[in-house]
Amino acid sequence: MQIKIGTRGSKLALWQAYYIEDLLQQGGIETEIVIIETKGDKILDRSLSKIGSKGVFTQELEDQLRNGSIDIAVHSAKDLQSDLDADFEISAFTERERANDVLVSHNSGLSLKSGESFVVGTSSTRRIAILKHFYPHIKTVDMRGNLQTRLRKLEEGHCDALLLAYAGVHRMEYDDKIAEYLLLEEFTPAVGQGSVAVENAVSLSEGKKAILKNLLSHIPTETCLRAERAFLNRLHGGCSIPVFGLATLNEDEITITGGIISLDGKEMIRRNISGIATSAEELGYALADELIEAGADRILSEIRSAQVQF
Ligand SMILES: NCc1[nH]cc(CCC(=O)O)c1CC(=O)O
Repeated sequence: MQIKIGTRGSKLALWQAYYIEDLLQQGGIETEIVIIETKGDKILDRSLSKIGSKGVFTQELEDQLRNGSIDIAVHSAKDLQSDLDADFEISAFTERERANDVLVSHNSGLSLKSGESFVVGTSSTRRIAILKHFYPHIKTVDMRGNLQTRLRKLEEGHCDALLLAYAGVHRMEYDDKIAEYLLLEEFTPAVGQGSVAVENAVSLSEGKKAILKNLLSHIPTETCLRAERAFLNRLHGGCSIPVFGLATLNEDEITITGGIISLDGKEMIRRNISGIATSAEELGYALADELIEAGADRILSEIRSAQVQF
């Protein structure tokens, strides 16, 4: 039996695809990697919130899942929208890497806490808003492109530091450039950050689906991500909306922290919910309902109307 793995072509995407390939091969499965370019890879001169976030990194992969030219598509879990079309499903989430964001710089002494003003490159609305909220003295510049491009721009002096997910920095072996590890309580990550998601068409053979579950799925991570994704789904948050969420497991108990922040960083609503892990998704929905009750809907519509004007 052979599994065809579809992936984007960036170095981080390829790292993820090789990681999946390794896990499958260790289980005795033959693999082939197929590189597919997406709209998000092609359009680099506009920020994601301006392209329209839905499926920019996934559409072309899903087209090939649909026509059967690949068996699975490998994604960073946080780039995979929470409302998949009915003919797709996620068969596995791999074990989550540390979910934190980090500050990356050539100047290892740089720190957000120092009170010193400097320029951070990021185009994540979540990171920009959180910076404005906790560290208003920090300036930001828009910074898109893959990790290598961003690091090159850092080197060229477009900014003093980058704000990135630890997982990607570590996977690309840039750990020595990490100046500061940021707190989960401040920089609560995007839903799914740090895990790799394996997507397939519902029509894939039952035999292949069983292999994917057995060889690729990390059950505790999967439980957490199902909770986070339910939360995101109820809020209708895509990757250009500053919604954050992180679930953790303690034996049978799951705790989800989630929130939303206005684009200017002034208003932040965050809540926690805990309960039995078997109700992970229900808890995710309940947490979203609590946020909506507390005013998240108004912040979301303000964000949406601001983004439409681009
Ligand atoms: N939005 C881009 C993206 N998608 C996944 C990662 C790397 C970390 C991960 O897999 O969660 C990154 C870069 C970043 O946010 O720094």
